[in-house]
Amino acid sequence: MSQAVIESKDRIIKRGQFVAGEDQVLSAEALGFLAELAERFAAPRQTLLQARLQKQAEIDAGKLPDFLPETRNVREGNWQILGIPADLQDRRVEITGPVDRKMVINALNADVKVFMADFEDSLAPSWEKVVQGQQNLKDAVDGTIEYTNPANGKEYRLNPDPAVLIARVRGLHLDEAHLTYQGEPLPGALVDFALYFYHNYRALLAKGSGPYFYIPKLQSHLEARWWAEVFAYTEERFCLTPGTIKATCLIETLPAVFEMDEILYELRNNIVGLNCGRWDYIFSYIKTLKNYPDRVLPDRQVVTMDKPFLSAYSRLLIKTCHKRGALAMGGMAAFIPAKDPERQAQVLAKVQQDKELEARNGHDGTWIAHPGLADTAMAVMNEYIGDRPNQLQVSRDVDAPITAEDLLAPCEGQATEAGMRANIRIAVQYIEAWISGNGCVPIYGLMEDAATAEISRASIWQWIKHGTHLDNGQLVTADLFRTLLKEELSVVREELGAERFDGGRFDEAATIFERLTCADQLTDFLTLPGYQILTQSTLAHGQAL
Ligand SMILES: CC(=O)SCCNC(=O)CCNC(=O)[C@H](O)C(C)(C)COP(=O)(O)OP(=O)(O)OC[C@H]1O[C@@H](n2cnc3c(N)ncnc32)[C@H](O)[C@@H]1OP(=O)(O)O
Ligand SMILES: O=CC(=O)O
Ligand SMILES: [Mg+2]
Repeated sequence: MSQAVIESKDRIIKRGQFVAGEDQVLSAEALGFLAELAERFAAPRQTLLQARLQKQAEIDAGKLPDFLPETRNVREGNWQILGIPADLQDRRVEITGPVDRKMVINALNADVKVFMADFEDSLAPSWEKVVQGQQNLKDAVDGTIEYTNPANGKEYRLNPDPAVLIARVRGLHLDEAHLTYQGEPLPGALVDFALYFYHNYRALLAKGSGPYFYIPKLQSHLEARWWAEVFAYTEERFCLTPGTIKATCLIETLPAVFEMDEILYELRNNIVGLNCGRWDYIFSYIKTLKNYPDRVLPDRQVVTMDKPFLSAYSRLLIKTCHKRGALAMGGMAAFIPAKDPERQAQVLAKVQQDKELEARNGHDGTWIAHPGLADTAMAVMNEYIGDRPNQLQVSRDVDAPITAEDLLAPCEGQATEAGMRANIRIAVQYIEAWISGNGCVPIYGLMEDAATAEISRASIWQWIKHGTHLDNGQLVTADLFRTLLKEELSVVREELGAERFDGGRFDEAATIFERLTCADQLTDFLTLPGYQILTQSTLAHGQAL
């Protein structure tokens, strides 16, 4: 079959399979705008990715992350962000979810303030999902989105007062292989941003909302500056008042926690808040400090938000945001509703406890992964926020200063055999789901996405590297991992049933997992090798248009 190639006048090349909806989503005008962005911002993005490697090399060589001396004046200066639009003032509960059509409708109808529509941690970005996701969000913004479940005939449409929509774009590290500019794949982040902005900004502004974005996995204020330039260019290009585009940045990497003031400052016209993306943050703690034997994390299950290094992160984020007039969003408790009433009571108690800690700290809002948790989260946030829209008044000025030592503090706890086996079962099932096109799955009563699964696989890599001993005295080695992987694959087969297991891609997932875990170097993101596999067939099987 011949490769499908659409060439815009501005040299964006579409590669690979044609998927339904593509002709609308990739309109000539949208591609033209994307080409303008690529021309200006694709090369600087590569420079930023190189800077990440440079910084990591310094940390690997013994220089622990710290606040930057060269930006002390920004941290100590007296300035505020430009402002927060009316419909983003109250974000006490936000639901998140991938951009599947049914999920989009359910999320917008949930009893929450905001829906974060996710092209990132919870989406395996196959070309089909990326295109359909854009189409789904456009239909949602237009108010025309509908869906009938072919399995049971259930019909879905929007309620009269849906949640406010924020789109989370892909991280800077991810390419979109189906679109190239001057021979290079486009940054996935620019594709998601440009298409969502282009197709929706008019309708969003017309209804009193706006083009709102979540920006994930930033690692430095220079990356925030890059986004500020993307936004400024876009606003000028479409004759919009500066500051029309609004962003919330996830602070979910260890390097970024040392640059929160600077990130707010760079984006001050466009930013409305920061968010504690705790799962990627834990993963980043492992990854960034991978050469430090005294910072090895214990079982994932015990790395909770009350641990000193995570508490410091949450409190510093709140203090920094509120000083600048920005919202300090909390994160995700990974528990999801259970059918068994006893287990369900435990889930709700865990979620309530987690949200209470966030609300008490002063967070202005929190995340839920499932509509069934909305009432619990809302009740907690209502208790603390009350009739105000948020907790911007909480300054945390009485806290002792939070230091680099606090943020980097080692985490107490044991690495256990049960924890290692659970990590193996979770990681292999998640990788299997991801390469099959599903970026978010329920596993053992928890929501698992790219951030949570990264912790599972990176922990084992770290335990092997540093010769961790498990609670049973066993030394973690590559051989032990291989033995347990084999055993746990049998357990998963037993749990899922032979039909599902044998019809799935578990052998392939196990091979990838083994390669990642036994490699000398820690692979930056599992989604990078995953993406090669995810896109193999769509890139190879094009059809002429
Ligand atoms: C670390 C981070 O980045 S967190 C942010 C990224 N992660 C996420 O966004 C996770 C989002 N959550 C999910 O994807 C899902 O909740 C899952 C995959 C974990 C579980 O989904 P399911 O197995 O479908 O759950 P379940 O069967 O209980 O769903 C019941 C109903 O709730 C809906 N639902 C569940 N979660 C969501 C959600 N997040 N948004 C909208 N609807 C949802 C389902 O679509 C289903 O609808 P239906 O009854 O009309 O068919
Ligand atoms: O994106 C959120 C996270 O916890 O990671
Ligand atoms: Mg994340």
